[in-house]
Amino acid sequence: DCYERDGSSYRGVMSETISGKKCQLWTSMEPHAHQKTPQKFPNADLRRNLCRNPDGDRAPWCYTTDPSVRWEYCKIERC
Ligand SMILES: O=S(=O)(Nc1cnn(C2CCNCC2)c1)c1cc(Cl)ccc1F
Repeated sequence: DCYERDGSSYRGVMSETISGKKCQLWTSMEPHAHQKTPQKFPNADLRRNLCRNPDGDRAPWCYTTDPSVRWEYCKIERC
């Protein structure tokens, strides 16, 4: 599927970034410690390791499981 506007309302199940990396769980601090937790952003649907846009960026993104890449946009096209 696709995301509308900035993807802040995207609720699809993509969990892979544009470079093919898997997304880190939003509840995990490994390999990237971070501040975008489900507790702090209860309305952003930060479930499992799904691509989301909790911080008003231009598209859905996620922290990646690659220790050398903190975050990346996801492999979803804009509607
Ligand atoms: O390191 S973080 O926990 N997460 C983080 C870092 N960069 N990003 C980008 C994610 C995509 N949108 C632009 C910021 C998120 C983080 C750092 C700071 Cl200084 C502020 C908020 C925050 F959470």
